This record gives sequence, structure tokens and C-alpha cells, in this order.
Amino acid sequence: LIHSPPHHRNKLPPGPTTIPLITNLLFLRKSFTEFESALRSYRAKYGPIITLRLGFRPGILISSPALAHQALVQNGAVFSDRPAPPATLKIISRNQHNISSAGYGPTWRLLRRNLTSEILHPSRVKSYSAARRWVLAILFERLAGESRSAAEGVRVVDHFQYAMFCLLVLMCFGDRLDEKQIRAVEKVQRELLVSSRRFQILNVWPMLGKIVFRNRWREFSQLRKSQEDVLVPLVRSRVEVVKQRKEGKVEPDKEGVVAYVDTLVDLELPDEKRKLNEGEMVGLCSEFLNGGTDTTSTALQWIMANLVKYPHVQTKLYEELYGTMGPSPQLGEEKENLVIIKEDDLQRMLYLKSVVLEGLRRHPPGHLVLPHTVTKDVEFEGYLVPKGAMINFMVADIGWDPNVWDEPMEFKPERFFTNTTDGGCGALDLFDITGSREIKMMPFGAGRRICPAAGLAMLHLEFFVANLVWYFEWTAVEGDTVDLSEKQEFTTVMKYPLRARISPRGLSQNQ
Ligand code: HEM
Repeated sequence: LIHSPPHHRNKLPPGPTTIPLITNLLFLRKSFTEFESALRSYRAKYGPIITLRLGFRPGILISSPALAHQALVQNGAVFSDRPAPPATLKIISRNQHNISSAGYGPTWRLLRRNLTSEILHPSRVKSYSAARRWVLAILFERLAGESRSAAEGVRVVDHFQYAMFCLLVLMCFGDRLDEKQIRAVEKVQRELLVSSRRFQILNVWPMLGKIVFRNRWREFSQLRKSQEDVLVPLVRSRVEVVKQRKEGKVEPDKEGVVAYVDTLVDLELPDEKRKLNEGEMVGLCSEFLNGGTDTTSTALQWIMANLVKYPHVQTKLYEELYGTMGPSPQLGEEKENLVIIKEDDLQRMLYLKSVVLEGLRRHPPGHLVLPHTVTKDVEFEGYLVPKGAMINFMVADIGWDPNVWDEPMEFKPERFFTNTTDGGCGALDLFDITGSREIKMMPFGAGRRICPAAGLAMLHLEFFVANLVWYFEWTAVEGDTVDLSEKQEFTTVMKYPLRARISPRGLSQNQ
């Protein structure tokens, strides 16, 4: 690794004095926004790599794009491990048998490779296009319905969340599910997500907490049981489909898509030489659903909020959509026949891409990545980074670095174009969202633990933004300026959720 001046050797990076456990409890009482502003003040005082002692393991925080690249990409093999999970995560992940919490080793590699090659491969992603159309039609129906009755504009966030959830449920359990079944899955998954902050206290001192917080532990166990009650039957029905497929008993027209569960049935864990059990499959499905729902719907809400706040950006985007696709169609009734902007069309829309990238840079759904650790004690930037330390990266601040970006807090999609002289849509700078050559922003992380679904998430964002703007004009409610303040939930969301007027464009053109 990077060599250091000798006087720093074996010293942790600098940072504030803290009292383990006490500081931990104090931080638990603070909001994430307060916590984040404390981190910024430490960075101003101690530099781009700091130590924060919370609990018994040192926490190391990196906040410069160059150091993030050095750690995650140049030294990726060392920095890609995960720390031992806290008590509740150990249970949720079924003892680290999911992708995000598995240590850097054969089980992680198998599960991650299965997801990327079996579900996220472009040809497979294409096979979910009917599901995307169906979900878009549901979203349109809900938005149009509410916009007729809501005088104060449509509160979009719940509709976005539901749409993303539907899409991932269909990819996970197959496209033969109806809305009632999807609702049931959503209810139990959301309960788990929403209460995750309440359960954090169970991780501070697990042994003692088992007694002191026994009611909360009971609540946690009940929630996990309800999750299995809802998901296990869905898993079982897919196991049956796989069996029948192998026996050649599924008729071609009943075949449907290959679902995530199907790909898990025959996997064999390399270390344990056994197949996944039902609980582990439920854990993997839960990771798939929760990993992709709030992240994508949060990003979509931020992007649409900026399009409402800055109508000139929306107009320019609409011009691109109009130029590529023609006039907006009238909103029809039938879900199956809805005319939509499809995946292939999106490839030609460069301004759209820059709007989505700018949304992710300015408002990354996660302001930190999942905790990393190193596979062994290493020396980094002259400091000791010990095995087991909790390492994280200040994602939002990295994307707002004034040394990398001009006016970083402004929403300017044009910044991604090389020929900005005419302010037009020239060649999109070959922007590398994976940061493999250089990190300029990292909404999906970087290196070996980068979000495996970054490509799918970009497709979903481009698909929904394009169709939402092609079909509807989005405007602010009179007297409302669209407040872009942040609030921490599972992701960093809008403190004042977007309310917008949504008027079908096709209607006015055809009248
Ligand atoms: C805009 C949408 C999304 C954003 C911003 C996002 C962001 C992230 C980030 C920051 C990480 C952590 C990287 C690290 O630890 O260094 C991550 C990991 C992960 N994401 Fe996403 N994600 C998105 C969508 C999705 C979707 C749609 C799925 C699944 C279908 C997904 C599945 C995962 C998984 C399984 C991991 C763990 C990877 C590993 O540990 O190897 N994400 N994502």
C-alpha cells in the first residue's frame, strides 16, 4: 500500500476524542443531519481521513475523491471486506448469507456473480420490459387519478416507491403476481425498513440488551416471522416452477420471466457444500427488494423535484424527448398497449442521461456506503488502518467537491457535456459512473463492492424520468418554491416531499 512518512507509522488517522459507548449513545440520539454536520466539522479540522471511535472498533472516514479511489479501486482487494455485522443484521442477513453483508470471500463471490450474470445481464434485463410497461401504466393511473382530485398537487413519493417496489417484486418472484400479493410483500418489507432505526439500540450492547430491551427484541422477532410468513410461500411456488421447468412440464405460454428466486434454487455454497435454505432465500430476496426500492424511488423524487424547480431543464429535456419520439401520446386506458419510450430509445437521449447523472451527483440517495473493512492491518496514507475497523466514505461530499466540480451545489446537467459552448447536447463526456479510472462522484460506491445493480438503476431512472416527462408537464403548486432540504430515513430523502401539478401533455396537443 501507500508508503508513509515514518513518524505516522502505526498511528490511526487523527480525529476527535470520544468515549466508546457513551459517544455512541449520544450519536444515536442525534439526527443523521446533525451527525453529518459533525463529520464535516471534523473533516475541516483533521483532513480527508479521520478516525471516529464509536463502540469498540475504530471508525475510519474518507472524504476525498482521490483517497476513495486509492482505497476502493487501487487497493480494492484489501478494502472490500465487511465488518462483523451487528446483532440485528446478523439475523436479517441469515448469518451473512447475503451479498451486502457477506465477507470478501467465496460465498460473497458466488452470490454476487449469480445476481449479476443471471438477473442483471442486459439480455435478462430486456426480458423484464413487459413488467416495466405494466408498472409504468399503474404509476400513470395513480398519478392521473390523484391529480384530478388533489387541489394542493400530487404527493408523488408513495407512488414512486410503490412503482419501484412492483418492478422489483416481479423480477424477484416472477411476473404472475397480482397487486394484492405485491401489496402484502410491500407491507412486511416496509415495516422492517421503517423500524430498522428503532432496532439500532439492540446492537449497542447485545448481551445486556437481550434483557433490558426484551420487548423490542420480541417485536423484532415477530417482524422477521411475519416476513417469512409472506415470503416463504412465494419462494416455494418458484421452487415448484423450477422443478416443473426441469421436468419439461411448463407450457411455453405459461413460462413467464426467470425470477431471482429461480436462480437461487440450485446454488451451492462453496464453503459449506450445501444449497441455500428457505430462510436464506428469503434474506436474499429481502436484500434485493429493499436494496433497490428506496434508493431508486428517492433518486427519482429528487430528479423530478429539480425538473419542477428548474422548468428550463424540463423544457430542454422535453425537447429531446419530442425530437426523438415525436409528440406526447394521449394517456390511454389499456396497460398492455401503452405507447412508451423503450430501453432502446433511451440510448439516444443524452440530455436525459445527464439529468439523471446530475440528480445522483447532487442528491445521492445514500450519503455513506455500507461499512467496509480491510482484510488485514494495512498502512494507508501513512496511517494504520486495522483489520475490523469500520471504514466508510462521504459519498455526498465527494460528489460536491469544489476541486472537481464547478459550482457543485447547483443543478446543472450541462456539466456532463464536453461541448458546452452552445449549451447544447453535444457528445456526452464519456462519464464513468463506476469511477474505475478516477472518482468524481460515487452514488453507487466504487471498486469491487460497487452496487451490482448500478446499470439497472440507471435504466429504471432514465425509463421513468423519460416517460413521466413525455406524458406529463410537471409544474410547481402556486406559491410553492420546491424546498430541497434533506432528511434522513433509510436513504436521504426530501424533508418536504415533492408536491407537483401534473398535466397530461397529450391532452392539450390533441384538443
Ligand atoms: C439509484 C439506485 C441505487 C443506488 C444509489 C444504490 C447504491 C448502492 C451503494 C452505495 C451500495 C454500497 C456500495 C459499497 O458498500 O461500497 C450498494 C450496494 C448494493 N446494492 Fe445498490 N443501489 C441502487 C439500486 C440497487 C438495486 C436496484 C439493487 C438490486 C436489484 C441493488 C442491490 C445492491 C446490492 C446487492 C449491494 C451490495 C453489493 C456488495 O456488497 O457486493 N442496488 N448500492
